[in-house]
Amino acid sequence: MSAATSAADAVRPLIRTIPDFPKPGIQFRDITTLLADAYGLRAATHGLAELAACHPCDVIAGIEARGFIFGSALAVEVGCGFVPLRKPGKLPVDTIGEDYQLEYGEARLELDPTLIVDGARVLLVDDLLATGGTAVAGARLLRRAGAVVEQALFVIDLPDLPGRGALSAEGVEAHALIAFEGH
Ligand SMILES: O=P(O)(O)OC[C@H]1O[C@H](OP(=O)(O)OP(=O)(O)O)[C@H](O)[C@@H]1O
Ligand SMILES: Nc1ncnc2[nH]cnc12
Repeated sequence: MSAATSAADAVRPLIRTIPDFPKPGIQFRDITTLLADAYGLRAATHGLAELAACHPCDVIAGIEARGFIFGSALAVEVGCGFVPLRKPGKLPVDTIGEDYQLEYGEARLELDPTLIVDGARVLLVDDLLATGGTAVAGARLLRRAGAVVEQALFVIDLPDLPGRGALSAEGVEAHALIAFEGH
């Protein structure tokens, strides 16, 4: 059994599912129960590191807010820097931004492009892949800043939603520790 497989076995039962949040029909996959467990964040980080081992990168970019938790833990684990993709109005410098649709709303991500060295291989990290709107916006932003973005890592994939295909259409391969059918 690979480290990623055993991490997935540890992580799956620690994710809590809340029906009809934040809107009717959404099965909300809540990672706070994973984070609160003594070994949950460590197991998820080790699993992501196993996936990342196949895809050497120069820097990790994490998406606010839940992607900051796993992205920064992974950056410490693999020994590279971390760049935040932030919600609007949070960065104290000139930014570039991308608007996008969520499974349950609309949003925008912003990046300080001076944090990206031209040609840097950036690994995109978030907790969950649903429609892919967030991750596609993140990849586009990073590329506009000069990054090479070919791989994205997630703790959770919702394979009944089109996220993986949306990322693939952008030239980004998605990898996830676990999948939950339904959404
Ligand atoms: O694939 P998508 O349909 O784009 O959905 C996935 C995104 O939705 C959630 O973030 P959310 O915007 O709820 O923000 P949060 O991390 O601040 O809770 C999740 O953390 C992903 O970033
Ligand atoms: N079903 C879901 N659960 C948790 N976070 C999400 N972000 C988008 N869809 C989600």
